Amino acid sequence: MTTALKLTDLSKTFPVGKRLFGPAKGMVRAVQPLSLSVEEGETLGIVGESGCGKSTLARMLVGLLPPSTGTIEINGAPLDAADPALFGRKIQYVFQDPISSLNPRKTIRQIMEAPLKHLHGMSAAERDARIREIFAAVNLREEFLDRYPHEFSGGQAQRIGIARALAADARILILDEPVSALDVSVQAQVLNLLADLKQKFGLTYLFISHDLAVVEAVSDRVAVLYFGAVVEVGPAEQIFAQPKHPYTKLLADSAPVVGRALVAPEGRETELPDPLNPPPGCAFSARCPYASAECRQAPPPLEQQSDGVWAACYHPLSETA
Ligand SMILES: Nc1ncnc2c1ncn2[C@@H]1O[C@H](COP(=O)(O)OP(=O)(O)OP(=O)(O)O)[C@@H](O)[C@H]1O
Repeated sequence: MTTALKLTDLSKTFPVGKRLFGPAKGMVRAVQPLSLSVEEGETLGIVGESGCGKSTLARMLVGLLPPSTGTIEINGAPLDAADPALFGRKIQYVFQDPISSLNPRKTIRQIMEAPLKHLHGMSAAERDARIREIFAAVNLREEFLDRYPHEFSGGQAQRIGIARALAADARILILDEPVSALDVSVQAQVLNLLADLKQKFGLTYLFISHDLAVVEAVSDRVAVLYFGAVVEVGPAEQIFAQPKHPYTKLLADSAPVVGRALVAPEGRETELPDPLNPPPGCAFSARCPYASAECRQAPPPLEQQSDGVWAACYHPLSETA
């Protein structure tokens, strides 16, 4: 197997409360140094509740946010964080809210043409052929190309968002909550389309979502994020059926149906630790029924628990827990 995407010690820290000429009040570590690999053709799901660092991670991966530390490698070659245009050729982003992510003043054809012009230097005829090919692949009618984003339903707009990401010929897609804004009936259509496109174009997906059931259904492997760190990673079928980390178990127990949010529904306090004053030990220790003194002293390292399953826990769950 070839590694498509390799992240090594990738982290992001934001200064907060910074005044124009003064020092910052503190630093928020949105993503702790994180290392993950995604194999070619694989779908790696990333789950975690609101505030765990999913969006920050996604934005770093597509060059929208420079990492504070660490490296991003694509097929063994490091991406230069100082050259965001390079990212677009290798990794593309599919946004959660399809309609507002499309420029309302441009036709779909203009939206689709932009990445082709910048990335490939194609002739007008070549661009037209490429746009038609991609549009057919996402099952949209050619006449839609001359319409504007507001004329589309959420599901159609998300197909356009996916088509735009594919136009640049990138082989890695970061799908950031790609179906969360859609009706449940439309979600399945978009998920099926993503599965077809993956086969057809040989794509690799990083599928970010707070919706555990969706992630479980589409992913080969899943990484569970908590407070900016990977607490467990492993094959999708094992991660939720036999979780090793008590946080993964909490997620698995609280999200049995498609479309249902994780532990903290919209608007409710997440019970995550204060990012300006993080605990010295395991970030989950205050919520964990198994926490011991050791857990409150130093964060547990990510260690292999069983074949392919890694968890950061001093008291990993046994299969009977
Ligand atoms: N620009 C920023 N400045 C300061 N703190 C930030 C910034 N962006 C994110 N954060 C903080 O970093 C942490 C992770 O945020 P992030 O948006 O990545 O989480 P998330 O899992 O994507 O959440 P959601 O699902 O609600 O978008 C949070 O504590 C957030 O408040």
